[in-house]
Amino acid sequence: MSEGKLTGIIIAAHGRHYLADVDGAKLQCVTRGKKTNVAVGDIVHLTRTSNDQAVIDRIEERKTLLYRSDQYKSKLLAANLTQLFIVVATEPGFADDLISRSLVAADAAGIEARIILNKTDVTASLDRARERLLPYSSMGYPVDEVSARAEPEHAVATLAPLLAGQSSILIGQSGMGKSSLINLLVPDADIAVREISAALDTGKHTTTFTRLYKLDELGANSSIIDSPGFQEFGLYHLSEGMLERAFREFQPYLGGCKFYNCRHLIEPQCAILQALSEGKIAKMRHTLYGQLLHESAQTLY
Ligand SMILES: Nc1nc2c(ncn2[C@@H]2O[C@H](COP(=O)(O)OP(=O)(O)OP(=O)(O)O)[C@@H](O)[C@H]2O)c(=O)[nH]1
Ligand SMILES: [Zn+2]
Repeated sequence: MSEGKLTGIIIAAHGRHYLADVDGAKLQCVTRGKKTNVAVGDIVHLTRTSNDQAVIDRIEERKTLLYRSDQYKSKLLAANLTQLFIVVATEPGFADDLISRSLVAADAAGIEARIILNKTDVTASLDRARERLLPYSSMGYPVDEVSARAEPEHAVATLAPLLAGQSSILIGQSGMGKSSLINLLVPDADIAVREISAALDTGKHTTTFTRLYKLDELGANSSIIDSPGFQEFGLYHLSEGMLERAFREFQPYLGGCKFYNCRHLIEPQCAILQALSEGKIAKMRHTLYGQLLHESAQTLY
């Protein structure tokens, strides 16, 4: 390898500014030209331009790529993930829409997904939350219960083995306890965020950027990505074919429709609609599928 050529992993992104970890050293990076196609989790080949700066020459081929998108553009969330955790809580109430969209995004990207139910100490709403998660566990998404506040050691003992050797992302609505969990799993997270924020020059109070923490104590290649809480998880970029496959409970019925190009909305002799009427597919999931098909047709890019 020639002088000044390095390989690192992108640990934070803010606008067109990136931070790469190269063997523990943090380098500010920019892309060549106007490219903004770099994601947190990308393995990058760099040329060092000063003590703490570098230019990204090349992005290594990604194993997976998680996106979200609206009508106008798609936004890279993270690269090379192996799994996605959706954090929900007994309270405040969580949105099925966001859970399902995250699960669909994970399935479409080839990433394992699981749900963490936090705040089990709030016993008054525990049964209701468990009940609301049943449709997901019956689809095969594992649900793990923790209480970051009341049983932090149990939370770490539950999550650490799941994170070992994996590249994970935590996502969730605001208030579910995602930051509390990150702080348990990454004791120096606050310090790291301040360092990253300073290095990226994001402004004093900005912590709303996606960042990656290495979890070296859990073994090689263990890392966790914290993404800012968001309410919207647009999936305009998923094509019709990708959508029907990303609803994993549709799979046993695909191919059983009368029309090979069935969209499973109003068509006669549709195997999906049949399963829906028999209660084998949840109504809210089919409704979301219809909504996502509609979004997919609105894409302007
Ligand atoms: N009762 C209870 N409260 C918790 C638990 N975990 C977190 N909380 C509280 O829930 C609130 C939200 O927690 P955060 O960790 O800030 O949640 P977040 O999901 O990161 O939310 P944002 O920072 O808004 O994105 C805080 O007041 C926490 O103290 C828990 O296990 N039980
Ligand atoms: Zn059909």
